[in-house]
Order: sequence, then C-alpha cells, then structure tokens
Amino acid sequence: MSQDDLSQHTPLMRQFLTAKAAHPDVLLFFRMGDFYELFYDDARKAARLLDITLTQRGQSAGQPIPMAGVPHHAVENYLARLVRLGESVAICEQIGDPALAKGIVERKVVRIVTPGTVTDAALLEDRRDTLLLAMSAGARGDYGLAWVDLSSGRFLLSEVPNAEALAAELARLQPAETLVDENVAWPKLVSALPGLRKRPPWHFDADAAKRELNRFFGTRDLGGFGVEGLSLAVAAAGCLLGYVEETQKSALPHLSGMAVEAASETIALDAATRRNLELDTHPSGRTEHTLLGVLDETVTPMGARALRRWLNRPLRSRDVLRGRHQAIGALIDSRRYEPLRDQLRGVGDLERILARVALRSARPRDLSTLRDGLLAAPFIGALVHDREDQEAAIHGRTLQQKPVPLLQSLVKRIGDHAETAALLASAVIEQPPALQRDGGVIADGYDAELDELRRLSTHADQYLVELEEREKASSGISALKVGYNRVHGYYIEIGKAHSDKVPTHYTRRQTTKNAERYITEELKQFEDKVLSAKERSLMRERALYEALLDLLIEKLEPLKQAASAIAELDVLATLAERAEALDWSMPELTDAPGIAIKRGRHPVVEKVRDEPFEPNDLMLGNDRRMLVITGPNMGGKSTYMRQNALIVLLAHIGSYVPATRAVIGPIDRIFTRIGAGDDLSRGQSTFMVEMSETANILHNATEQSLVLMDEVGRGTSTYDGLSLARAAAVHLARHCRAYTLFATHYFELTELATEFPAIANVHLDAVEYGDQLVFMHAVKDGPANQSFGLQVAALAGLPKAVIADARRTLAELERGMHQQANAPTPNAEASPQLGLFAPSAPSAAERMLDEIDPDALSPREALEALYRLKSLG
Ligand SMILES: Nc1ncnc2c1ncn2[C@@H]1O[C@H](COP(=O)(O)OP(=O)(O)OP(=O)(O)O)[C@@H](O)[C@H]1O
Repeated sequence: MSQDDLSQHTPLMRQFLTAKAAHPDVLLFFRMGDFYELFYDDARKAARLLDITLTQRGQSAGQPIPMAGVPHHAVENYLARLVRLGESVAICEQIGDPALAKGIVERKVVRIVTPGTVTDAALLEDRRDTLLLAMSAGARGDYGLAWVDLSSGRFLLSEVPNAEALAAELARLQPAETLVDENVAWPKLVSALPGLRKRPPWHFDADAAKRELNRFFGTRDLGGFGVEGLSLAVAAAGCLLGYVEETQKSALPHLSGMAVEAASETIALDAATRRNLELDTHPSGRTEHTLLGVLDETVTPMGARALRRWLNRPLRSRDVLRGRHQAIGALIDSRRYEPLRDQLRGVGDLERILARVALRSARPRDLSTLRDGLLAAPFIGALVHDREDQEAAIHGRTLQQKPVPLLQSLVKRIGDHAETAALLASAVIEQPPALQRDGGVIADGYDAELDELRRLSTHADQYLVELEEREKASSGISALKVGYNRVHGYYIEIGKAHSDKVPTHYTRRQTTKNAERYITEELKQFEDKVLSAKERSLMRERALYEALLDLLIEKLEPLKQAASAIAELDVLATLAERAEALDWSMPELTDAPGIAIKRGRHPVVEKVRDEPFEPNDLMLGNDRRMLVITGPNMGGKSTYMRQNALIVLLAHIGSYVPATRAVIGPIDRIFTRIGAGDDLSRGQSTFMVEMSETANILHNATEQSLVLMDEVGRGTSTYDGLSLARAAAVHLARHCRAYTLFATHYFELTELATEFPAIANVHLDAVEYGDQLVFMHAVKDGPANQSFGLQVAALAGLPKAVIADARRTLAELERGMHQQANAPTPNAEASPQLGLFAPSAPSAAERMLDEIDPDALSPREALEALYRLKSLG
C-alpha cells in the first residue's frame, strides 16, 4: 500500500496497516486495551477458524472495517487453537504508556507464534515433540532436511536419496511446520503438509547457509558437526536458522550445536510400514490401540517424548541396543525400576523449562519446578548406584559384578547441580505465582535491597490500619474504610449514608454506587512514598529475575545433559516396568542370520482382547527365507505377521519383547504390504497403492530385510492377482532373499514350497464344531486344507439364502476344477488350480442377487425375492 493510500486511513489504522505490511502472511493480533483485535481479512479468517463474532469498527478510508477480537487474558487459548490449525500469529503489543502517549500509543510486534516454534507450555503437546522442518531439493531427486525442536534445542540434519525416502522421513518426523523453497515442484504429499510455508529460493543458498551457521555457532567451519558433503541439508539448516531468528526475536543459547541423523544407523521403515504397524497412530485415533499405547507408562513428559523418538527410530547399532537391554535387565533384577519411577514422578519437564530459560520466557513456576527437579537429581543418581551396590553386596558380587555402562553414564550425565539447586532454593519462594509481573517471586533474604523495599511496603499496611483507626475516631464515622485500587490509588471510603459527616479536609476522589471515596493530604504523601517503594521493589524483582536467568543460562549445557539423561532413565525404567508387567523377555541380537521367536505374542492384540492370546513361534534362517501363510479369514494371519515385525522392532529400540525367547540376526529394513486403502491424497486407487508398495519392496528388500506381504494381488482379477502374487513371492525368495512372511488366500501359492527349498508353508487353523466355527490361532506347519470363507461370511451375518447360493456355486466350481484337473494340461508351467476361480458368465440367480439391495426391501418384498430366486435355482 502506498503512502497516499495509507494517508486516507485513520492514524490507528495506519499503525495497523504498517505492522500488517511487515507480516503479510500471518494473523496480526493488534493489542487494544484489554483485547487483541484483528482487522480486515485477518478478522474474517479468525472469525471462521475460532468461531468468534465478526463485527465492524467505524470507518477508515471511507469503508467500514471488519473486526474480530479476543480478550487478552484468554489469548493463550486462542493461540493454541490457531497453532494447532497450522496458523501463525504476530503479537503486536502496546509499547508506550497509554496515559502518557500524546497521540495514539506506540505498538510493536514483540513475538511471532508459529506452529513449529512455540515454546509456551500452554501451546505445546506434553508428550510429543514439536518440530520445525526445512527441506531443500537437489538436482538428482534427492532432498536435504534440517529440523529443530525449539523446546529442547535439538537441531538435526539428514539427507534422503528420493521421494519415497522423503515420505518415510516426513512420516517419522511429523513436523508441525515445514519451510520449503517456493520455486521447487514438491511431491504432492509435501503440499498437503499442515503448516507449510514457502520461502524464497535464496533462503536455501548453501554458501550463505554455511556462513550463517558458522556465525551462529561461533565456529570457523562446520566440520565438527559431521555435515561435510551434506550441502543440501546444510542449505535447509540455513533457511531454518534464518526463520527461527526472525520469529523468536531473542538469543537462542540452547541451540548449541547440530548433529546428523544418518539413515544407515537405523532400521528403515517406510511411511506405509509405519502406518501398517500402528506404532503411534491408529486409524481409530485411539492411542491405546498402538504399540506406543502399550509401552508408554513413562512418568515424565520428556521421557514420553524420548520413548516416541526411540519407537520411531529403531537402531542398528547392536552395542547401543545391547546396552539398553542390559540396563533394563539390571533395573529388573535389582527391582530398582519402581522406586526410580517414584522419584522421577516428581521431576517436571526440565527439558522444556530449560529451553524457556534460554529464551528468557521462563515463568516463576518453571523455576520452582526446575529447583525441585534438581533437588531430586542426587536421589535419582543414588538410587541407581546404591541399589546396584546393595544388590552386588547381597549376592557377594561387589567386585565381580558386571557394571552397567549405560546406567553409569546416565548417572554421570545427570551430574551434580547442588549449587544451582541451592541458588534456586534461596532465590525463589516455595510456591511462586504464575506470573512474574506482580512480583512476590523472589524469596525474602535473597537480596537486601529488595527486602528493604518490601519492608517499607509492609510497614505501610500497618500504618494504614493505624490511619484508619485515627480517621474513624476523629470523624466519628465507624464505617469508614481505607482502601486501594490500581486506577485511583489509596482512598478513604465513606458510605453515602454518612456523607453529611465527611470532614472538610477530605477531597473527593471517586464516586461509586453506594459510597464516596476521598483522599487527604496525609494519605497522598503516604501514597507517593509507598507506591514508589512498591514500584521500586517490583523493578528490583524484575532485575533479580533476569539476573537469575543469566546465571542459569551459564549452566545451560550441563543442565540440558541432566534433563536428557533423566528422560532416558525414565524410558529405561518404563521399559523395565512393561517387561515385568507384561511378561516380556530380553531378545538376543546375534551376528548369525535368522529370526527365531519362541511363543511370540502381539502386544496390542493381547492387551485389547479379553480372551487369552495364543503364542506362536517363528523360525527363519539362511535356508528358510519365506513362509507362505494360509488359513481362514479371521484365523490370525495378519496378527501373526505383525507380531513378528513388532517383536523385531521392539528388540531394535532396545526393549524387551513379548516372547519367551527371540534370537534375531542383523536386520536392515522392515517392509510391509498390508491392507488396502485408496490413497486419495495421492490420487491413487487401491490397486495402484498396492502395486507401488510392492514395487518398492521388490526393488529395495535385501537379505537382511523383514518383509510382510498380506494378500498381495487381491485388488485385481483372480488371474492377474494370482500371477502377480506368485511372481512377487518368487522374486522375494530368489533374488532379494529377504525374510518374508507371505499371507495369501491363493492356495496355489502353497505349491511354491515344493519348488523352492527356501520357502515353507505354515497355516492357521479353525475347526467346525456343530455349526460353530472355532479359530485356534495356532500356527502349524504345512498348508491349510480348507478356507472356511463361507463359514466366516455366515458368521458375519450374510443372509442365509446368499450363503446357500454361494455353497451351490462353490460345489459347481469344485466339480469343474475336478474335471479340468483330470483333463490334459495345455501348459505344464501353469498351476492346475488356476481354473478354480476362472471367471464364468454369471447365472440368472447371480444376476438377480446382484440387483437385490437387502436394506431397501420390506419383509414382504424379501420373501417374494426369495421365492423368485428359488424358482431360478
Ligand atoms: N494368536 C492369537 N490368539 C488369540 N487371538 C488371536 C490370535 N491371532 C488373532 N487373533 C484374533 O483373531 C482376529 C482375527 O485375526 P487376523 O485379522 O489376524 O486374521 P486374518 O487371518 O488375517 O484374517 P483375514 O484373512 O480376514 O484378514 C484378531 O482380531 C484377534 O482378535
């Protein structure tokens, strides 16, 4: 907008429009008295998103101004809602004192709240990281990623070779806000991300990024962070840093470095696999039906977030994993995990508190929580050490006892913060108020000057009591009261009934409904003295508070270390508790290839089912690479496949596993091709999704991959589906040699076992008991001998007539198959059973059945339809 255009507006609107021009693509909350107001398009948008009233405020430039507002005391609420919707908000505050301002009061944008950079406790989800991500694109279809969790200070980088891997990283990180180069044609899934923000291409310049990152970290080159050769990720990191600095408008001492998360360190899980295994999200939205729901009994929010990160990033380093297994074992053996968890329960969210300290936005209660957490730290350390020693002593193992390096290093990382704890204990009162604004946070005895100023104000109270007594006596008005309010200051209040007795030296200050308020010369003098003491004490407190933050910022690095070590201890103690409560055992990670699981269970199905869970074994090795799994619908095929993947995954986050024994060789990736759903966001049909997931597996699975294939081929015609399923199975067994669990309803595939020695058949059984069907859920060797499809359909409540008709068709098909099997086979390669499902022209009864819509029929019409059907049969 030009100056000319601006000049047509009122001064207030000019101020608004200038602020808005600097923040065009975020909502501008414009402080006016007790409200934050939004104008024009911002008002329309906020009214829609927040369901608040859209009104008008006078006119400016000859037009009414659309306006919506939120009360300032409830602003956090509204901000939380907007941020959750992916919106960003610039907060424009009144800077000057309205009473002193000549024209309109000065205003300034003091902070910008965006979904990926929020750090206020009220705006964050306790148990999940809030990440800001930036992505740059390379010339070869590769991508660079950099992300930061501003509420902990973690700043990480990675690079991925293609769009598939990018999708996997996005599924893992689930960023709250993402910055991308506006000139790049991003894959569709990127444009669908919530909180997507386009930035100009020069924000992703790799050289500028290096310069800026070196400036920020105070380094000469970035080699120390291990980012050589990762110019795409560095470019993204540059953009990220610029954005964080722009929105935070404050120093960021807690971003003390960055690190690389290399894909080679982890067991790769693509986006579909993450979804299919229901690690932390379930289609129903219920977390208790996810693996995280079973695991997450952590007692601190930072522990909960660490557990989620572990779950989403299974590791390959056997040393790290064995360290975790061993630590869990030690916590169980010495029964230390419960007392440890009790101790941890009192520790707050130190990680986020420290981030707020660094950003200087920590509130008084953050400091008291930090104090309490630091006071508890020595007990946590002692609990781990002492019990270890005690146990060793009881078992006479003092010297021979195997040390638990992970626990020892965690205790070391917690460190000694007695000095900081003592500082906080002396500086902050036991239970401070929520806000620093009104003082009363700094403890008595911490600062002599503050104590003196406070004494003045306190004595004032005594003085006022005396003054009141004196005035009552001299005026003869016993109902006289001395009081104070923020606007008018001190006053003597006298009810209207006594107005005739008011002494003449009283000056009227304010009239209320039933009373008049007065001031006297003496009270005025007193007021000046006290108010200045109060004001000075508030100022002193503010300065002391800021100085306290400075002292804490000096200790930030060791404090951050302590917080992350406590989070990790929480996860380990929780995994120990889960292992004990759920009867899990320590997996063995071996270097020999293979996966051997004894009496494995599905952790989630076991938890949500009322009946007992039937445990099952799995045996895969160098010469037994694929199991073709058959059995009735509802038999338990999917459950069996997933439970094995979950056991392998749990072992690789360092957890115990739901099995009596699990011996697992090296694993590089877990792939799943399970279930089918149209991926509307990518504009693909069910079959297309199925095939592209299968293609990804066939291209990328290796000898060390675990692959789950559930009913591949069912999304198309029988012949096509069967041929594709067979070819995929052969490719996996022969070329990829991946550990594969292949569940199928194509019985023809059970023949593969005779052809390929690395393929074996197993099945899940059911038995008919009268007209009941009982699922055994036990995995047995060999192929299934019956499919029970019709029985399951009957169980599901299909009309009896339909089942009867299906039975007749089945009998005909089987007769046909029999004859065909006896006839010479035209092609020796083709399976004789292919004819089983050969499509034939539908019969008249089938056509009629097709047309019937049972829900639309009255009982009478249904009966008539049945008679007609019967006459056709
Ligand atoms: N080992 C088990 N012990 C007890 N119950 C089980 C077991 N396995 C599966 N179930 C129960 O059986 C139900 C069906 O299992 P699942 O979905 O795995 O069958 P499926 O063979 O894959 O069926 P479909 O072929 O129709 O997909 C599960 O919801 C679960 O409640």
